Amino acid sequence: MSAPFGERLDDAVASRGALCVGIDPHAALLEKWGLPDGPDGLARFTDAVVDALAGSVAVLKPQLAFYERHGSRGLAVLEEGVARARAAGALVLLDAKRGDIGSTMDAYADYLRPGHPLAVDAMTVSPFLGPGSLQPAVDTARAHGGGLFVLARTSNPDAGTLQHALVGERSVAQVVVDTVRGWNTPGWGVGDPLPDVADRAGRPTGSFGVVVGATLPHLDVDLDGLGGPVLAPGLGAQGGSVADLRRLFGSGRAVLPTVSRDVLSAGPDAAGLRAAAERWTTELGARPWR
Ligand SMILES: O=c1ccn([C@@H]2O[C@H](COP(=O)(O)O)[C@@H](O)[C@H]2O)c(=O)[nH]1
Repeated sequence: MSAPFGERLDDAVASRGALCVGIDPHAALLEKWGLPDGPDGLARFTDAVVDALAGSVAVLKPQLAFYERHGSRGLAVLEEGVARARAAGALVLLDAKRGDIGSTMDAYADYLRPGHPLAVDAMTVSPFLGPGSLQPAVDTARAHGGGLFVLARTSNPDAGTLQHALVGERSVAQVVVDTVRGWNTPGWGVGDPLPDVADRAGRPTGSFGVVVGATLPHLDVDLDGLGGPVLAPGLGAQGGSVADLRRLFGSGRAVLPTVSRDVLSAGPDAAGLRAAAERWTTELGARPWR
């Protein structure tokens, strides 16, 4: 079994910096790169991003939707790109946003099994069916050293409509964060009292993280004691900046900023892609990982 995802993420960030670059081959980007909007264009786009960045960026995050829209040939492109990215040393976080009843969730979690044709290091999941429905994915992640990022406070403008709704005294987003905090605590089960925040001191980053947008006007969930990483999308094209990360998350939290279009629009030239990613890494570099 691989080392736990959280530990592998700590190592990747220590050697490469805390940046995740999203691979989002939008039709408009393919056109901008002079590529056809089909599997061949998709393959050339993916190859270019992987070749330019997989040797230097800590995490690559392919967006599954942009591969699924090309059918089985699109998925074949993704499988090859993911394998090459991992071989070059990048961790791969599949942005799949899956969530279903437990028995089906178990099948989605197969992306975290090493023998899967699209085996990845971590994936995004949606808690809409209840955090407990994600338990099979937690079990698979634990068994194979994989990671999960659960949608908690997403970066889209109307996300609060559901995520601020109250469940008892806590918001839906807070229930998600607290559940993930429990997953990062060995032996904790849904319904058990929350672990003591102080219990985290000195431990490596946990393998279970949350998604919290860099676009929020203010941080309206309590991330103390989460124990795992925070994936922060919304930078660049959605308006978020490094200053927003500082404002929202301060320092001392394992925040993994993720950028897609702002880096990808610097392609197809490899030097352009690298320079765009390096600009973000440098700007983010001043922020301690934990
Ligand atoms: O709250 C969320 C969760 C996921 N995303 C995904 O991240 C990228 C963002 O792309 P940009 O081009 O950097 O805006 C995209 O794949 C989203 O599906 C998010 O934006 N917000």
